[in-house]
Amino acid sequence: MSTRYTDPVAHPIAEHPRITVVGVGYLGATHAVCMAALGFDVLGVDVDEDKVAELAAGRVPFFEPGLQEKLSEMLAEGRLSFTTDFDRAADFGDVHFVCVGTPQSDDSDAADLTFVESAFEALATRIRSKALLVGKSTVPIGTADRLTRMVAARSPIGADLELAWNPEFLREGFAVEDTLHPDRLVFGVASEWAERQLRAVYAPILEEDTPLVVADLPTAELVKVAANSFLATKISYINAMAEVCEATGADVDLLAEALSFDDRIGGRFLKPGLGFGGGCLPKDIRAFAHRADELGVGDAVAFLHEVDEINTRRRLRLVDLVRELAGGDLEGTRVAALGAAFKPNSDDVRDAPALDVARMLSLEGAEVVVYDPEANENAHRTYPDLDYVDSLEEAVTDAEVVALLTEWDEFGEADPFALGELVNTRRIVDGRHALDADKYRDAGWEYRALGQPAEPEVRVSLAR
Ligand SMILES: NC(=O)c1ccc[n+]([C@@H]2O[C@H](COP(=O)([O-])OP(=O)(O)OC[C@H]3O[C@@H](n4cnc5c(N)ncnc54)[C@H](O)[C@@H]3O)[C@@H](O)[C@H]2O)c1
Ligand SMILES: O=c1ccn([C@@H]2O[C@H](COP(=O)(O)OP(=O)(O)O[C@H]3O[C@H](CO)[C@@H](O)[C@H](O)[C@H]3O)[C@@H](O)[C@H]2O)c(=O)[nH]1
Repeated sequence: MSTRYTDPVAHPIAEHPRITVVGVGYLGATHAVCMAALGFDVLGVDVDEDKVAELAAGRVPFFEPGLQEKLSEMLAEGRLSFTTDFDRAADFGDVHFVCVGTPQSDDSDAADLTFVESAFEALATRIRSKALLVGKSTVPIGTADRLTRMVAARSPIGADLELAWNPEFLREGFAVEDTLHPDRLVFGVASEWAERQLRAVYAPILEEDTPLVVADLPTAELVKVAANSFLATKISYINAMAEVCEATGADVDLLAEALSFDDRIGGRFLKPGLGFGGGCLPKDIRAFAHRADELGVGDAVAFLHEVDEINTRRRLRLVDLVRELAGGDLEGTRVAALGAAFKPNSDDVRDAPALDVARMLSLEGAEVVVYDPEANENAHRTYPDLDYVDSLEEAVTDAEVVALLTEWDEFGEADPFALGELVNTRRIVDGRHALDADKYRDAGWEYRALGQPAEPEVRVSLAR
């Protein structure tokens, strides 16, 4: 416990707090279920009636491995329920986690804080006894301080309603595991009471010797956007090297492998390909750069614009490769687009590179047939004009070019000979460097990948 707090009297904390989770989307639903799994009584709150009804009926409204089973278990044990009623939430919780969305604004790179503001306000005006509001959404630096002032002004109990920020680092596809066994916890707090209350919530996780960083509110906010910026930068770094490889005949996969053996660099997040997407990295680096501009330190993170540009160029380059394989013109070319989700083991298509490429191919006149094992429905909602099919085999039948855009295991495990029997022409662009190039070439395919020479004279096998 730090000695830097100025609060003179520490109030008692709730040793076994009742928890509300406001906003039960990808982050909040996972957080609510996992808090119940840690043994707490949890109430999930959302403004979306359909989502609340689905969750209350035991159905996770999105694809996240392991979450469905845990939701059913927690509902059966009676520790978890869902509501749209904020009055009930205000009465229920000792600790209220706010997990609502912070999407990119419609008209700028800034984060849209409308949902965060309205969630904090709904709680602040209703809560009538000492409680802790904990922001988990990813927000621009300074948001928590601003909300602290708003909460104190709107709350009937004034400063007794405290605010903390506890950024979340979970990855979709591993959300349950990452929540129950995070690689670190960060508490942004303004009082000893808030720190002790958060320690009580996370006691079962802290018992596992999980590293904890206790910080002020702006640092906690900054940790989150700095982490995502670093990850995005690492991906764009290797993809920038892929561009250099393309100009020189070098092979980016071998390059990445060689770099990875240096512990200071490491191999994680160094996978070249179609680049990053999703509901976090793209919007977070843009919002961070925007906020840095507002703070007068835009130059310090100006490189994030380049990170974004490199990322966008990968999508355009992939379209170029498909066009090259199609003989220079995509008009009327049947293309099998394998994958729509922003990454495997997710049905999330927010800013998905795969779907963006499918859209661009279609705009050039290609007949695009999309297959994703989990994301077809969300993709169809986003781009209803593309054709969606229910199997890999259907997607590749009669294809003139196959484009692998999301590296689902199913695609990596497919037999190139069997696929070769179905297509019109054996041409494939591996947008995620997920296939065994030699196997495809041996099966008579013309194989291309971003950052790899078209016809390597010597292919050195990986990981000797
Ligand atoms: N998805 C992730 O993997 C992840 C990981 C870490 C952090 N984050 C951050 O968490 C936040 C949420 O992300 P998400 O992916 O879960 O978004 P999401 O869109 O899946 O979920 C947001 C939910 O908030 C609800 N909501 C909006 N306004 C509300 C209000 N006033 N009261 C109650 N509910 C309200 C929406 O109906 C929706 O269900 C974002 O800031 C994101 O950057 C997300
Ligand atoms: O070497 C790599 C690694 C990832 N990606 C792509 O990068 C994107 C993001 O991947 P990942 O970070 O695994 O997914 P998210 O679930 O969006 O998680 C990120 O965003 C979350 C929301 O802020 C954070 O909590 C996580 O820590 C952070 O990893 C995806 O499109 C991946 O295909 C690559 O192209 N190359």
